[in-house]
Amino acid sequence: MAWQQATIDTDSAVAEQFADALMDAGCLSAAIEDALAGTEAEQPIFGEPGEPVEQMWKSSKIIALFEEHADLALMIAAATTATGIALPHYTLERVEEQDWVRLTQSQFDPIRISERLWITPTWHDAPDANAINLQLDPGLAFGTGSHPTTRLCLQWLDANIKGGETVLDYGCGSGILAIAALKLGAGDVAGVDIDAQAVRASLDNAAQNGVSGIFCLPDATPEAKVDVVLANILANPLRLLGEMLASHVKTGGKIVLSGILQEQAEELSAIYNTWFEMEAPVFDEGWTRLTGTRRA
Ligand SMILES: C[S@@+](CC[C@H](N)C(=O)[O-])C[C@H]1O[C@@H](n2cnc3c(N)ncnc32)[C@H](O)[C@@H]1O
Repeated sequence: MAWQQATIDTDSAVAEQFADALMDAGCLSAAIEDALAGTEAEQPIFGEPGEPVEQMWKSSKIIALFEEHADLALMIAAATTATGIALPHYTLERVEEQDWVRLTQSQFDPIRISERLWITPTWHDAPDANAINLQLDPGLAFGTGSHPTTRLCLQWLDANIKGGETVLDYGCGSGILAIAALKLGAGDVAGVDIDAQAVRASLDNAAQNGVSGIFCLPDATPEAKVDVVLANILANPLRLLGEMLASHVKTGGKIVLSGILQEQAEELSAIYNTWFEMEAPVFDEGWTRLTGTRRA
């Protein structure tokens, strides 16, 4: 089996309307992408809850998939008639049937976090059998280790968990940070997420890695104060959660925050300075890690 794939140049302002019209005309899928993706001019768009954000790329393309023998020119023409948009420039290619599972898996290689810590998908052999290997597959919950915000937290854990620390991972996603803390030798560890699917994924991933912690929804967050609170969420929730997160950290304990854009670092650091002696921010690909020590 094979398909026809059209890459259609569009004006960003009408891309969604045109993609919808293509679907109405009978194409199998239509995805809008940044026309400049993979170039220096690629334009990342970060959605932040509660913050106005430009949701459009400067230039867009539509990747549309059609059945092998579909009359694609007719369908594109139908979409132009339905929308009143002039016939756009497009290129065509044939997409052959593939082993999609294998293809997807091939895009996820083991990730080296540090000298001794690796994140490895379950279908890969660990590159270094003597390292601390966290086995994790991409799933519905955020956190595979490939994103800079996660990596910044993992690097902090690797450098700072000495053994026995109590840890709260607030916004645990896949559970990657909590599980890494456990594998690095932390004592009691809890992970909390507002998404029940993330809580389930964390429990499964912990079992896969032979470690156990508490994973729960926010209303079941353990009350005990801990040595380390990690929160890789986003700037807006972090603004709102400061007092609650601070209440879970022992005097002299640490807060580790991520999910903050570089330009938001100063403001977030000032907020958390209310409860913590804040350190200089650490940046990775436009994202920030903030850490601080809880005052009495
Ligand atoms: C960026 S992911 C981080 C996942 C993982 N900790 C990591 O570092 O890769 C953020 C997670 O925080 C959760 N989250 C967002 N707002 C939250 C809130 N107010 N309380 C608890 N969890 C929240 C989301 O559901 C998501 O799983």
